[in-house]
Amino acid sequence: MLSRWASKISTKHTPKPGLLRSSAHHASFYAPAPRRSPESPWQARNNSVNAGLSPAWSLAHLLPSESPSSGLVQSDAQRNTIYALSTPPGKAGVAVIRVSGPDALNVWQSMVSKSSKRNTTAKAEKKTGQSFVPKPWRMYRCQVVHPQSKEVLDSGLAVYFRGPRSFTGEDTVEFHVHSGRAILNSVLSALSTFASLRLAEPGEFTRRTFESGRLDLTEVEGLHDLINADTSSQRQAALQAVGGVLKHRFESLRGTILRSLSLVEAVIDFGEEEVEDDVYQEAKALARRARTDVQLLLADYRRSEIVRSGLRLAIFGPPNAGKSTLLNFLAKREAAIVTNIPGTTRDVLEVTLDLGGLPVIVSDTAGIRSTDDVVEKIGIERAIEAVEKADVKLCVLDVAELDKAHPASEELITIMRRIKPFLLVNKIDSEVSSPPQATFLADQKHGVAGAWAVSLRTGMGIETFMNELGMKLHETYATHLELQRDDAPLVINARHREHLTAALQFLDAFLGQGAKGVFEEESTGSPEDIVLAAEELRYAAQAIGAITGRIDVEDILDTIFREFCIGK
Ligand SMILES: Nc1nc2c(ncn2[C@@H]2O[C@H](COP(=O)(O)OP(=O)(O)OP(=O)(O)O)[C@@H](O)[C@H]2O)c(=O)[nH]1
Ligand SMILES: [Mg+2]
Repeated sequence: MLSRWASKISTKHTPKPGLLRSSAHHASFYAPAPRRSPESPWQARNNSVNAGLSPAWSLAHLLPSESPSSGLVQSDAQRNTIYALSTPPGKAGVAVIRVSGPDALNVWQSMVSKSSKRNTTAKAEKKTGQSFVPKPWRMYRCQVVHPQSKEVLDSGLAVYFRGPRSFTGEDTVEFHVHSGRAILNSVLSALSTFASLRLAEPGEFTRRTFESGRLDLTEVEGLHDLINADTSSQRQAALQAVGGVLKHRFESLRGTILRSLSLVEAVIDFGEEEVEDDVYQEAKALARRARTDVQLLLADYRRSEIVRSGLRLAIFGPPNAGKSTLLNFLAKREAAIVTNIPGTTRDVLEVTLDLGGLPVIVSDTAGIRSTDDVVEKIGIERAIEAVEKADVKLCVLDVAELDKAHPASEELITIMRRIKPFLLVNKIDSEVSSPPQATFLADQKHGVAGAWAVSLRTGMGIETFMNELGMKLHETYATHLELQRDDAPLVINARHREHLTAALQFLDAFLGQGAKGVFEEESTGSPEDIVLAAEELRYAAQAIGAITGRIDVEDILDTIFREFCIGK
């Protein structure tokens, strides 16, 4: 049944020997068509549509067919040359389509032809439309043509990367064509006609890079983070990972554990009498060093989280001080309602912003004051809650409040004394007897962490406030990464933390009960104790190895690569 059906289609559009129209899901990036039964009415409609279309637009390749030569359709595993659109679909100047695998050069020879020259001399015309063997790593101005009909699909650029010097480590061809729906569809459809090609799975290009050993897992994750970075600190952290800083730190950590393990194994192999006494001490010292390193990395996790997911900044203060005006200024839009009626904001309003390159989740809160209004009371409770859980607390005060004997409610003063927030004195444009010295006020009044005087209305003092606040945040959370330094603070993720925690437990077990007595002068450790201790070290090394992918980590690979988009 299938072969009869396939031969029917091939009368509409005969493929060249060796070329095969691919099955449905490889054919169209935009609208993968489901496999249909040969009897379906869809088939008849499709055939009649095909009759009037040029091969490039033909839908025939969406139907399952058979290889004219072998009579067999290749499985996905056999079609190990992959292709995909690597740029977002849509109208744009340029789109990049990647082909990676053993058949990449064959694709080039079937689909890249010399671009027509402006001059129309007979010689130039003769050259036009010819296929040619490219020099690797060189960009060619060319025409991208359909492999069978030779119809020109677009004119653009193409480059051939000869493996292993390519991203994936395999032969790779990139087509840089104009980004338009019809162009992309036609090029992707043309690629689907190759028997050995299939559409890449999400992240498959990067997976091949990992499998070829060109990137370790921390670098792969860095690449993913780099693509998804929203702020400069995230970009820096991702570059740090892509540049191998994480890899080197984890590899050196694993090296320390393995050195310790090798010393313990020497004791196991040669017996305690045969090895020097200080071998025990050295093994122990190395394990301790590794343990300290792991602890440092784990202690730094909050900073990593801040770089990755953002810092919480809560704006609080008495009513009418300009808190919502500040939020709107930071968000560069009217996110919060602003009126001159005290008590305008009732609930907590959150906006995520990029402040000085850091992702910051800013909350505007209800003004804190004594009130009998039930709704306002709830709002104030929520405000206090938001301030308590924020990393950065910023109190906004109206400058006029500072002249009063009791500038704000008792409750507010108590909070300020306890949490020592940053202080922003607002409305310095309004008429007050003498402009306040913000730092003086800060020190004298509530012992705040830093203070500025601004007018959110006129913009006075705001630049200084923004710059200094940004710097203070970076200092406090050490989020300025020095990418070049080997001992630069690392930005780790939850997966790294999980393995580090496991490693810490194994190291603790090694240094604790398992090896108890073994490394003491008056050693009472039995040979069994030493063997068990060695096991703990081996597990610790494995846990660190899992971070970089140095051990068998098949189960975690899928999770990581699934996060990527198709074409990466
Ligand atoms: N003169 C002057 N007025 C300002 C300044 N900043 C804000 N205002 C005004 O102060 C009033 C209160 O501003 P909001 O931003 O709503 O104050 P808030 O702290 O959010 O007040 P609640 O939501 O009631 O707690 C509005 O009329 C603002 O236009 C400033 O720098 N100078
Ligand atoms: Mg408000």
